[in-house]
Amino acid sequence: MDRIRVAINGYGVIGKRVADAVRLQDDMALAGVADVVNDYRLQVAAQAGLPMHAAAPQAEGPMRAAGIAIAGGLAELLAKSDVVVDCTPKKVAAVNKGVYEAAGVKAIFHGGESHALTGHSFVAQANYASALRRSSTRVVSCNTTSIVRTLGALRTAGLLKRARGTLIRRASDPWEAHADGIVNTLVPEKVIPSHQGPDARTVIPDLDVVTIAVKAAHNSSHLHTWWVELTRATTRDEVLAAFRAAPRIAFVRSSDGIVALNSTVELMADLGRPRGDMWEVALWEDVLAVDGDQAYYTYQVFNQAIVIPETIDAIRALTGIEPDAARSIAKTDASLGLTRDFLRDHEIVRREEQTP
Ligand SMILES: NC(=O)c1ccc[n+]([C@@H]2O[C@H](COP(=O)([O-])OP(=O)(O)OC[C@H]3O[C@@H](n4cnc5c(N)ncnc54)[C@H](O)[C@@H]3O)[C@@H](O)[C@H]2O)c1
Repeated sequence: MDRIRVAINGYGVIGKRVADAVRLQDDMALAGVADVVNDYRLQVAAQAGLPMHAAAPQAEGPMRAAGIAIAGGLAELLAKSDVVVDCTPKKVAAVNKGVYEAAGVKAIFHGGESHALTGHSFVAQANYASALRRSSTRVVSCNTTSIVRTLGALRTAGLLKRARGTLIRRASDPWEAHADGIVNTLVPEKVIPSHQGPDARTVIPDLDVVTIAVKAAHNSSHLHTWWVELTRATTRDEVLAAFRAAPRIAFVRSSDGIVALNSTVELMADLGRPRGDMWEVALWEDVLAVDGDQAYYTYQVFNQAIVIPETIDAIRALTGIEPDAARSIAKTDASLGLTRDFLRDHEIVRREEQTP
């Protein structure tokens, strides 16, 4: 089988992680990465031997001057690629769409772009099949991905009626905290609902969901608190089972000392995760409460990593190399090392083995 040749345009928070993940797949090859700057991030990538490209002609000279060996421009990169993952900042990607189309290369965009850009928004467990062999899709943002994963799990179990959530968002990513952080305050979003709830409906159209978002003065990740009306009265165990049955949701417990956002950041480092990444939604098992037909729960979204497995699956869907969503998800998760319980995954596996 020929490997899918993948280009990454924009080597920032998301681009560098997609590049790492592509290199772990046995059905993909990294054709190269492109960017327009020459700072330490690009210099490290060049030192690691990644094929580097100047995404704009004027970027090539300064990149070379910074010691970055250049394999060509964006056109050369696209010419040797089957699919490009655009990881450039908001609004830049939309301009690139015509360039990718002209080169005849399939394209994946990210959550900074609007649904209208591609007409298709992607979360693997919800709508992989509808992305098969399309020319482009948009992997939705970190928060929207978490909403689709969790509410999608309750919906699949026939339990979801309506959901209301509050999102406490990180102010900036760590690498640019010097330039784009807030200190000692909270900034409520000016519009209710915040865009994440409506955005989740670009993937699951009939979700009854409202979100309110607040930007807080930290940079590690996002915290969501949810109040969900269920279709009927049920038990805590049934709600937990619905989450456990869905991929890419992992349980954490305050009884294990995981009591705050910084706890999982430390845990990921202790587990030896690359870049300390958490690709799963971390849902507090012992905080979840169910009262009749009402469920209440809290989870953490590690924004820098959650969309990476989705992006790998989107590459398989667009190229059609794997027509089955579950098989692609399983392959991606095994290659990255996702779990459904950071401390007790072995217990879950044993329980599943015993279930007839
Ligand atoms: N940061 C997150 O937590 C996060 C999470 C989910 C989705 N996203 C989305 O992913 C996309 C990328 O975000 P990011 O956080 O990785 O951004 P980033 O700022 O970390 O990285 C963007 C990179 O693109 C480069 N770039 C700028 N203009 C370019 C051009 N014309 N051509 C090629 N490269 C160019 C920049 O130099 C930078 O290295 C956005 O759509 C964003 O909304 C971000």
